[in-house]
Amino acid sequence: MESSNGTKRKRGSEKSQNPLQQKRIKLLESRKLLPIWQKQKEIRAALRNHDILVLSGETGSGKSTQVPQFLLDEPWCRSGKIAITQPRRVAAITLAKRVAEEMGTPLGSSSPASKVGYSVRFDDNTSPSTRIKYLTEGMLLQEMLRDASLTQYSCVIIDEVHERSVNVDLLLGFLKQLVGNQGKRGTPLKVVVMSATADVDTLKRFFELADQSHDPALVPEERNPSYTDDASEASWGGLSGDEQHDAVLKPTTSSALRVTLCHVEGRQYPVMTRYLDTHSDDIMDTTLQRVFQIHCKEPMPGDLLVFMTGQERIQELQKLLEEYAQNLTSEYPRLLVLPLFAALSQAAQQRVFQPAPSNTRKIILSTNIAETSVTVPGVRFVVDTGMAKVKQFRNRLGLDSLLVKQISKSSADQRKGRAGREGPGQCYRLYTEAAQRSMEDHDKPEILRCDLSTAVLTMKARGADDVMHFPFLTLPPREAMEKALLNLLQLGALEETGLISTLGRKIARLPLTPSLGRVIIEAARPEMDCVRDVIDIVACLSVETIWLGVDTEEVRERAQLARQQLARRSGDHLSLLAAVQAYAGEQTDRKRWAEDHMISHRAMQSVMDVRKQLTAQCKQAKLLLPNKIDGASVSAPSDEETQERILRCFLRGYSNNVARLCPDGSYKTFMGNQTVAIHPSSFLFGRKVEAIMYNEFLFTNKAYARGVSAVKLRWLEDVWGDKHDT
Ligand SMILES: Nc1ncnc2c1ncn2[C@@H]1O[C@H](COP(=O)(O)OP(=O)(O)OP(=O)(O)O)[C@@H](O)[C@H]1O
Repeated sequence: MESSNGTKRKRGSEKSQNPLQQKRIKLLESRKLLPIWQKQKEIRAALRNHDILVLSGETGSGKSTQVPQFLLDEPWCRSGKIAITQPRRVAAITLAKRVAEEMGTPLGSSSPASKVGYSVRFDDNTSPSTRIKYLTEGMLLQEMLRDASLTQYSCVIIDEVHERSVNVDLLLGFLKQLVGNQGKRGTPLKVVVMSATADVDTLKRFFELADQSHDPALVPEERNPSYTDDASEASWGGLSGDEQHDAVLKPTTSSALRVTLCHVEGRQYPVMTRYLDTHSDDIMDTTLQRVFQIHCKEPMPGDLLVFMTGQERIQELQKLLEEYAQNLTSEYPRLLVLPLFAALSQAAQQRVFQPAPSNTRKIILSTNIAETSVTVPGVRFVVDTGMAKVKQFRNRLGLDSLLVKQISKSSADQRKGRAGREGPGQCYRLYTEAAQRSMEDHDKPEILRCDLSTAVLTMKARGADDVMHFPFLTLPPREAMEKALLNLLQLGALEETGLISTLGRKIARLPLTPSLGRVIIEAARPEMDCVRDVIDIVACLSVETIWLGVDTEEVRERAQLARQQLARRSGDHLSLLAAVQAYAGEQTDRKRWAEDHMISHRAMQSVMDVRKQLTAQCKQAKLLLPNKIDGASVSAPSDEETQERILRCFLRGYSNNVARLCPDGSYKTFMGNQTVAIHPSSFLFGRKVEAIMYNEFLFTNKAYARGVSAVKLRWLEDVWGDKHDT
């Protein structure tokens, strides 16, 4: 028998009778055909001789599934685990499932003997014997808060590094420091950084440059005395586009030797790319037509993956496709339209990966969550609308907002790479070739365009107090860092000295933004005592929306009637609470209840998942004491005093997101003095109250506040006067 990396393994032949082993042996044949298989020896040798490997290779060449298996039996790896990070949970879960099959081992916690598991927000599926762990970047950062030097791992693999989320940039910085300080770990830590479309040279230079910032979490006694508060501007970390930085940090011989490169040539199957001849003014209509063209023209089997901007557009197209599909004659295969976006429950997301019934073509309508890493079995055709929703920090408001933007060449290549994984594929780009040429090469790193509060809190909680000197791959704007520090100070997560407070540490351990974490901690104060209610609302805020969309006036009226019992005068937060608690209290038919109230059953399932996990985490953090109503549903608080307490808790986390009513009837934000309208989806839409608090700022044709409740200005005085002494 052969081991995970294909070498001979001495085992009894009875094992090959086991269905898991049979599958393993079958999959081994296809693994051997992957382009990366030829590079197995080179990759293993690279890490025997170096600490860091930057690995590039085309989409589908086998990086995410094979590299951890190649390394597992290496002598330096035997006593530790391998962590492999993914930008999104859907990729972490599907890759873990696939690799468990390839290794012939049960998945995660299903068996104590399982070798492969995953860990994503609100779901840890590992066992004590897990050796390969797929996890989201955020989860690895969370683990670092508990174990700064990642002692349980021999190797950390950062996959899809080109996505450059803030979390990846933090991990790269921490890993760079860790590799330089491995003496403290006992055994060395190896790092692999991989992608199909990353800027390999920049990454190599980043790791080669001597790290002058020591890692205070590891070696406090060795802190570099030259780093004082008035350190020169030039020594503030960062790399790309920063010539002055290069002048300060020069590679040393030893650090240059620890990094090596490897490139995997070729992909397993070809993918043909087609463009539009002329620009489309109506992308919805063009997408609809192209999907039907492919469906009617192309033989089966061959599923379709369509990349769109967001949940609303996806649901719109799903409805249209399903309507048109009813008119298809029986000579054509049936259509099964499946949405895929982050706010869907895990179970709904996993449906996409199941094979379609016979004579049925799957049409998957996805946001960019399926853009990297995932293999959707059956997909032969990719339709790319060329657009994505991206988070963008709006300085004036001090808030992140979502904007629809053209994707980069790197994203387009990743999307194309979702075809051609199990056979030759085709990619239909719904834009012209000239438009493709005008795209940016790479997406702008998130660190340059997002609110950095979570990142700064993570750094501080991990011991990197001097955030201005953190080794960033790309230097974030100083202004954004200062804004984040100020926000954390307002939340009470930092002391006046800039050090993390006890409260800040508690917030950092919750898998939430600092604002939401602050809300929960406020709710746990004895005088507030409303953690369960607040968890219910926070769970709702973790999905895009629980309310089904209303596209016409008639449907809007119907929705108002259906949701009448749930609507609360104060606005969205308490209405969400009423919805969750009524749903939880429904004992007979929850699906029916959701339909009756025009609420998404799928979203509610997801909310219930998050609610359960958050409750467990709050108990663990002693923010919630186990009591007798545990697990039972309680009815939404009706007395005004309790409702006020809940809203005050939210205000504690969102005091920057407040707008007051002006004499002309508009709302103006306290921060930035910008006009903002209540979003039509809000229960407060059309109402005039003295002030509003909102969770989200949305910019479409104008500035909207979403997730809105009425608040009193005098409550704000309490928040601002608060001494953060929780
Ligand atoms: N869940 C799955 N089901 C079926 N086949 C799979 C699955 N996951 C991976 N594969 C097969 O393994 C191949 C390699 O996948 P892998 O994710 O390792 O490639 P990759 O180089 O990491 O790609 P990318 O850069 O796109 O993430 C795929 O092309 C596909 O043939």
